[in-house]
Amino acid sequence: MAGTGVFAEIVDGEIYKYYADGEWKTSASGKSVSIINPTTRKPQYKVQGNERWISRVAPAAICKFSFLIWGINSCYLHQQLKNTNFNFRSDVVLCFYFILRFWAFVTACTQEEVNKVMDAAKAAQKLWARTPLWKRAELLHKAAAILKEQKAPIAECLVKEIAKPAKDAVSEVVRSGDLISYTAEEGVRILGEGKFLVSDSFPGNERTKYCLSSKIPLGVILAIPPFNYPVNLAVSKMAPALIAGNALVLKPPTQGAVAALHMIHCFHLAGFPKGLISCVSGKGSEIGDFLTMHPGVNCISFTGGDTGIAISKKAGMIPLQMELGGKDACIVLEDADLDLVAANIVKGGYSYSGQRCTAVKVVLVMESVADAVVEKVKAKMAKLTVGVPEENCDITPVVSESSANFIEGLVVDAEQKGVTFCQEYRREGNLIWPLLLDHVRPDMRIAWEEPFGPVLPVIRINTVEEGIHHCNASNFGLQGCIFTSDINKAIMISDAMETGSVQINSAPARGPDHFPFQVDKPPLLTQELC
Ligand SMILES: NC(=O)C1=CN([C@@H]2O[C@H](COP(=O)(O)OP(=O)(O)OC[C@H]3O[C@@H](n4cnc5c(N)ncnc54)[C@H](OP(=O)(O)O)[C@@H]3O)[C@@H](O)[C@H]2O)C=CC1
Ligand SMILES: O=C(O)[C@H](O)COP(=O)(O)O
Repeated sequence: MAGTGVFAEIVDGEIYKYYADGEWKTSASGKSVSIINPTTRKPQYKVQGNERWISRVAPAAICKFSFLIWGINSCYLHQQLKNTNFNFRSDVVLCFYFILRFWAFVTACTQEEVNKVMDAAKAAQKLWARTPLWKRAELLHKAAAILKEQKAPIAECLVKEIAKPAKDAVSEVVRSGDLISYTAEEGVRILGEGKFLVSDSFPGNERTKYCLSSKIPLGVILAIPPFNYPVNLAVSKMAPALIAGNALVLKPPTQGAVAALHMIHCFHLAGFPKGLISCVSGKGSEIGDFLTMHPGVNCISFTGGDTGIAISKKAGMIPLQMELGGKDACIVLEDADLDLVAANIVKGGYSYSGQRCTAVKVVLVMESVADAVVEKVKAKMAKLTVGVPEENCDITPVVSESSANFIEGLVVDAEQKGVTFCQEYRREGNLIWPLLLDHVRPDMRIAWEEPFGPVLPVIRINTVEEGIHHCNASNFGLQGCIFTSDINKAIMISDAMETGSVQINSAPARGPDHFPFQVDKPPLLTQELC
């Protein structure tokens, strides 16, 4: 169970601690952040952080105070009923217990604590860079094994924090362990090699100079993953950074922070040196700038939405790795296998309720087969189960109320502009039933914006060029897919699509995780055909 057994030390009362200098610590500052369960829409966990105290603490204080009064009353009544004496001492103890618990959750991380984390990371990195490569790999393999062993409690957090269906939550953890091991193995090979250059290979030079080059670490890497893969997209930054001899500071997403803290504990248990890995929780909107502009950071690896654009503008002269949003287009030609198309649109568009950067986010289908595709997709959508993540439903609540409101805004805009609803729009709390919108036009927001939810637009096209044009006119350049039985056409169209990678006759996806996942728009485009 989360926060128990080997994980007991990462939690203090009801607040998850932060990780610094090889220890789990309670912050001195007096603030915390609540993690809201997307399904119940009630606080599920608390992590060290910096939420404005009045909004959370005041209601919680009222609650706890009422509970305290209720506790004292019940004891008193119980004593009365039993006709024994009122036990004043035990009630005072009870009273102090609740008061102490109340104060315990108003602690938080400070900028000073972040500074200490950065100093410790810098010092630890110097030693780590001199630790033999094979030893670094050994520790990563150990962390991977522990992570996989602990998949159940970590998956439980993913279910409660981000409403990931239980089975997918377990896969995320296992896949993360495999990725750590794979990275360790590859790291040993890649980092074990260097280059030897001779001067006479460049015009005008004699063979009088030699150059030896090898890869060296950058220093302290700040890793910021998004909510939808808080474990997997954290380790995909951590493992390469660590094997290459860097220190790592993780800022987990607020929703997903508890899962990430459990994951970090697996690295702690593996025995990584003190200070090398740290995890600073807190709301990005509040501690984000301090972290990303910190002079101790030598590189930022970020995955998320437009926040990445703001970070790029604020960060100093350091390398940035930015994986941002997507509007992954699915182009369907007349000669495609329409059953395969429908199966992939449903899998690609609706798994984890569309909350994947690689989800199919716009279908561009040739008019001549559009009716048939829409009918087949509708038939498959009718079989999707809608409900709670604990029951492994296909469609679960989206991560937050604001996310559900945003998705609804896109639906309302399309409705006002005359879109065709293939199903009735239905929402309960954060749960949105899967929806296909047909006859979407370019003036509708849903044609361009990323819902990150179970709503998929269909744009009917008359020429392939129209489809390619829509795909390339998007601000996003993540993935795309093309369905046709003509492989030559598929390759030509893939080549014309300005996306990081293109799948042929298959829904977009990042995995297998050792495949390239390049996300730049031109002129930095490197296209991978998968
Ligand atoms: N290209 C890719 O590989 C992927 C892209 N994504 C994209 O991510 C988005 C959804 O994820 P979501 O978590 O909502 O994305 P956000 O951009 O909202 O947040 C991403 C991370 O940034 C943090 N953050 C927020 N504000 C700041 C700040 N000022 N400085 C530093 N960090 C900050 C967040 O913390 P906090 O939670 O505390 O706000 C979170 O950890 C979608 O657009 C999706 O397409 C998702 C997965 C993969
Ligand atoms: O964060 C995301 O959405 C992922 O990078 C996509 O991964 P997936 O294709 O394996 O779901």
